[in-house]
Amino acid sequence: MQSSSPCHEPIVTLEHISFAYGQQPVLRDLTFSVYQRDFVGLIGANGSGKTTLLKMIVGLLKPDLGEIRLFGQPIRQFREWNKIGYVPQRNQLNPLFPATVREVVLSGLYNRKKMFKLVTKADHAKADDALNALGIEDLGNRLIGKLSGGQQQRAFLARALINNPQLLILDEPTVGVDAETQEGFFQMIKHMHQKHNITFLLVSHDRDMMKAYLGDEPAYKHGRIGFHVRHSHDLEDCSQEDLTHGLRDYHKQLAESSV
Ligand SMILES: Nc1ncnc2c1ncn2[C@@H]1O[C@H](COP(=O)(O)OP(=O)(O)OP(=O)(O)O)[C@@H](O)[C@H]1O
Repeated sequence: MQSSSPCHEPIVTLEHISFAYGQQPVLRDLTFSVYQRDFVGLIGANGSGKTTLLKMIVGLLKPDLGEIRLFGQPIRQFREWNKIGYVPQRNQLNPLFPATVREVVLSGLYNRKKMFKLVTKADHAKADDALNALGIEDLGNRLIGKLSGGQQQRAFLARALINNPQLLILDEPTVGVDAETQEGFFQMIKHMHQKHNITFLLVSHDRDMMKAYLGDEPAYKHGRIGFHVRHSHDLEDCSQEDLTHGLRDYHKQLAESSV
């Protein structure tokens, strides 16, 4: 099924992963790989361990047993975190949270070592690109806590996109947003998958939307988690595109078609 062409390099490799919170086992001997240009959707009951798995992949939790490799490197040696965009599960954001959308998006540039640095003109240009890509350029100076759920989601996705990542990891990105916004959001990530070679790892409770794109049958099952997988075969070549610029064009087309 998965060939060894350069478009199909393993991006996330999980080998015999086990994890427990104290005495409570969550994952036991999980082995799975996400390949370049896969769209992997995790579907599973509440508490089945989906968020825990994503947190291990982004290094926030450590497996008790097993090995994780990112872009072919053991996670403990991996330093190229700008290749990965992560949008965690959304908690209720305090409406008084004192950051503007632009500041939130710019914070995506601060990597794990450099927590604070001066924001350059080039950084602002990248933030502009990310805001444009998500169609929220007009929200840059608004306080994030005062926006609707759907607008906040776009802002967090823009933050994840600012480094032009190759892998996007999204944990229930459409929770709390209305059906129409949810549909638009899903269309947008499908576009990123098909046209921009982005690899996705997504947790969503929207089974209908997930299965419509990824199929009913999981490619793999672990406990109560189903791994539904679709590979993007639309593009023949493996060239990388500049994601935020491509998406800006996508939003332009959308705007033009709705006039
Ligand atoms: N920090 C924690 N400490 C102890 N137990 C935890 C912690 N986080 C999660 N758990 C437990 O681990 C199990 C897996 O939780 P996890 O959040 O990974 O599930 P999930 O599949 O993402 O669930 P949901 O669909 O509800 O988001 C649950 O039983 C949960 O209660």
